Amino acid sequence: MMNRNGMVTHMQTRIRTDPFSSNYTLVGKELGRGKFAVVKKCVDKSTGKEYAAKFLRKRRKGEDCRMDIINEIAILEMAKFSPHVVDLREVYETNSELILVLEYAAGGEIFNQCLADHGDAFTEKDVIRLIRQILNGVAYLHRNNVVHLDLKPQNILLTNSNPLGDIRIVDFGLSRRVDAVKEIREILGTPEYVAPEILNYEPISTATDMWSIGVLTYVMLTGESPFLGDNKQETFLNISQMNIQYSQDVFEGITDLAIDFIKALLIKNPRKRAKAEQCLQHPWLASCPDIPDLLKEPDLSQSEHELDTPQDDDELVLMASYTVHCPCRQLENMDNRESDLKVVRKQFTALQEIQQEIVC
Ligand SMILES: Nc1ncnc2c1ncn2[C@@H]1O[C@H](COP(=O)(O)OP(=O)(O)OP(=O)(O)O)[C@@H](O)[C@H]1O
Repeated sequence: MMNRNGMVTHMQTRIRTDPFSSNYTLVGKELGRGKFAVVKKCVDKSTGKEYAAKFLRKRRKGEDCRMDIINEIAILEMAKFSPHVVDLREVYETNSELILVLEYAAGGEIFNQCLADHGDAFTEKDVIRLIRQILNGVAYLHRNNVVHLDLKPQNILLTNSNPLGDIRIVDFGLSRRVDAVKEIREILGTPEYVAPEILNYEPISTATDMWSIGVLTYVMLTGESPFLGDNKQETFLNISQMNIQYSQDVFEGITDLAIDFIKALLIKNPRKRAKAEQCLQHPWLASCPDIPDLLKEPDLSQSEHELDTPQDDDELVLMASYTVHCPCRQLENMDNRESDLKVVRKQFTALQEIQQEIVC
């Protein structure tokens, strides 16, 4: 079941109302935190196994946002056959919160490695392996008519950091089903990773995620954020004007094939952008054949689990009208979006300073 703006309103997981603390002990410090959620490490009292518990507030700015969380749970359920999407174990509910018990990704965010010094940064070979996994996970979502809409290094986790583990995609809070043409009345994404169509009030489709993968690849290879400006407006201007550098300086020691891969994604027209399945065939990803790719998505083409197939991919659009009606995801002031600002690109390390989202 789906509502008008592509949110899934039906889930299968049984919601437990017995106390979370009867079955789990919280351990260590927080793993992460967003505007309305905090993620903590916990241990199953009966097995000793570690998990990540995501505590999500149901009331946000005075509004009941339980359905937003049900959408997140339902999408995690749909994606449960993808080894690259974090596994949802169970769900608890209290008066004020829903608690998602998730597989624990011990390697943390790939964001940390993107910021790492030279020796600890990803090698191109690492990036090829990780991008293949991200693409496999995203291709799985797209085959099942789901768009993530918030792909960024903070939402791509690793099962292990040293040795480098495998990818787990997290945070489906903005994700939507795109089986039918629906209107989406909210703005989605994080400034640096947001696709031009979002800024232009144009339809959102699976191509919107592919743009973010282009930005992600750029960041993982260079440690620099391609569109990042001094402030949100500059960042948006850089995106809408396609102010991006592929200079020798930035891409020192990185192959031309990698640049070619990014260029196939950072294309303003979403219809011309490479799709996930096409990216998986790109010669750059085939250029390291010795990399094991054991975690392949199961082929669900004959499976009862596969969701409805789109009739025409181009028809799978959500209208980004940005008429904000839900305080759970409110649009911040986007005036001056097109103002004539000086284009400034900053080192990726400055990213931490502007961690604000477009939506809250
Ligand atoms: N399964 C997990 N294992 C380990 N760490 C996790 C896990 N899930 C989330 N985290 C950590 O918690 C952070 C916040 O999680 P998540 O993005 O799901 O929350 P959020 O409130 O929806 O965030 P945002 O407001 O940025 O959208 C992640 O960036 C990550 O660092």
